[in-house]
Parts: sequence; C-alpha cells; structure tokens
Amino acid sequence: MKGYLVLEDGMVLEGETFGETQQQSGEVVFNTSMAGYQEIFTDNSYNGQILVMTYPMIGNYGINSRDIESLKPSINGLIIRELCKTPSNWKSEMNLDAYLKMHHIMGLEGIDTRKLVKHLREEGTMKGVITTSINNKKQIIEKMKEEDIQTKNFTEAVSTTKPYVLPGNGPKIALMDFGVKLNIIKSLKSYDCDITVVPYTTKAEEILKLGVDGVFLSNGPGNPQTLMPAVENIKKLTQHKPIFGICMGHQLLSLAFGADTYKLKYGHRGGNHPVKDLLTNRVYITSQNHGYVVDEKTINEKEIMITHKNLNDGTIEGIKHKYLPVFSVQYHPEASPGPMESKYLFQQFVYSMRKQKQAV
Ligand SMILES: NC(=O)CC[C@H](N)C(=O)O
Repeated sequence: MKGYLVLEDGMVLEGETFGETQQQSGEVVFNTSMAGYQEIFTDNSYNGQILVMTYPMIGNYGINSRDIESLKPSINGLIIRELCKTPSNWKSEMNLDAYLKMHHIMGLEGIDTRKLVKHLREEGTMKGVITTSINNKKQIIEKMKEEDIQTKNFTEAVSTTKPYVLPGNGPKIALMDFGVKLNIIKSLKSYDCDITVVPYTTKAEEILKLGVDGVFLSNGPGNPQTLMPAVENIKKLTQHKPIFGICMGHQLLSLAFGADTYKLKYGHRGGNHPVKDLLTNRVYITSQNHGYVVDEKTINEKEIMITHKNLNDGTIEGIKHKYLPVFSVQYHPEASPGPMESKYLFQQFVYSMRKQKQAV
C-alpha cells in the first residue's frame, strides 16, 4: 500500500507501507548505524520517535528474541530505503515486516532516505506523521504542531512501575530506571552486582534505605528537563553514594549540579561517534543516541570537571565531580549496538563503590 511521511514543514515523501498500517506521529530522527537495528528499535530512548535508518537495507538478518534492549520496540514508526523480506541468519525467528505487525508499528520503505536525512541535517529534526492518506495534509500538519515534545514526559511509559531485584554477590546498586537498556543491566551483572531497579520517581530517602553501595542513572527518552523531581532526588544522592550515569542519567546528573541542557539540531545517533577522553587524550569510537546535551557554559567548574568531548561538534560527552565519586557519560559504553571499547567505565564504577566501602 502507498504510504507517506509528512513533515512539520510541509515536505512529503512517498513510499510503500509495511508492518501495521496505522497512522503515527513523532519526532523524526535518524540513526547512521550499519547494523544492530533490533537493539536500536528496542532502545527505550527512542520512545515517541519516528526513526529513519540511513543504512540502505534493513531486515537482512531478521529478528530474534535475544538481541533486544527491552521487551518491545519503542519507536513510533520506521522509515527505510529498502526492506529485506527474506532474512538469512541462523538466529532469525521472523522477518521485520512480521515483527512490526506484531507490535502495531508502521514502516515505510522506498523512501529516499539520503534526501530526507540531508533535509533533517539542514533544517534540524522535526515532527512528522506516517500515514496512508495525505488528502487532509493541512490538518495533519496543524495537529502535529499542537503536540509539544519538549515538555512531554516520555519516561513515564517506559520506566518500571515497581522495584525489582536482580540478586548478585557483587556491589549492591540501585538503578534508577528512566527506560534502561538491557545491556546496561547485563554489563553491571558481569561484575555480579546485586541490582535493585527502581521506578524513576523513587525518593532519595527510599533509595538510601536500601543500603546500596552505589546508584546507577539509566538512559531514557525525552527532554531531561521534564524530570526535575528526579533531579532533586539525584542531588541528594550525590552527597551519599558513588554514582554513574549514562546518557539521560548523565544529563540529569549535570542538571543536579546546576548545569543546563539544550536540544541539538539533529542529535547524535549512530555507532561511530569519536569521543576524546580529556584526561588521557585517548579517542574512543562510541555508540550514541541522544537529542539533548549539557551546556558547557553552565558547568560549575569549581565542582565539576569535563572529562570527555565529542570530536565532531565539540559538545560535552562526560563529566566527573572533582571530589565525590560521581561521574557520567553522554554516550553508550554498553554499546548494543556499536563499539564496545568503553566498557571499562562499568569497571570504574564498581571500583569506585569498592573504594568507598573500604574508606568507611
Ligand atoms: N539515550 C538517552 O538516554 C537519551 C537521552 C535524552 N532522551 C536525549 O535524547 O538526549
């Protein structure tokens, strides 16, 4: 069936639908990874977004039940150049078309993704609608303009509603869940951590009552500034426990230290973003997925040190407190998908918890 992507600025692109034919809206963002589409679709940080993949063929190794970052895909829609209907891989259990149907997500193929991404790069990411009819294009655009994605809380839909424990014999961690990726949990589990995953609304006092050795702040969708109550809790926790934050966790931690965040023109989403560790001068190739970033001008240098920078645009990629065992990165050391060379950061967190324990 014919399908269309209608952008907020009036641009329309025509393609063929797959998956479920169900009209959906969302911020249209692009990811440049060449592989790992399953991990990307199931990353909760994409909640509410229509995703464009720049790699020209998607679906070639099918879908399996193992390579997931959460139990279901979070994307509101998928836009690709070409859909592979006959996957070939020993792990494959179904094709992408069937998978999107199962989760009621609409896909569009046959789209000139190169033209679309050039447009988004020049104009910035914007809202869009995927639909099977553009007879009412004017109304579609007007309606899409009404929704304010900058003030909407997307975390609510993906955070756990009840705490749960993943027992282990290593350091005891409270993981504040803003939409956590499974590989973050697996990475902490590789150190046999005892993890209590708590809802993002959990109060600092309740977390401290758990008697944990450290607190982990997860990734998650949406604007970090919609989560100011969590920022207040994090502010309290920084005075008591070692903390490690990734992506949304990094942004919230920075807000807790009084910094500001802003929205990037088209974000960083892909598997090859170069990041420089300013303390060692080493460059890491990193996996990324974010639209917001911490504003360098607002960092309180008396307390906070910028530890990492993005070599493409110079934005902040990591911070650390000068005296407290508290640090965070904007990129994804857990990879999934993407390079795994930053995994040592989990070890650094485990080490900081052990050190703190010995000190008291
Ligand atoms: N992966 C993430 O945690 C993303 C954080 C935030 N939602 C952003 O887009 O910047």
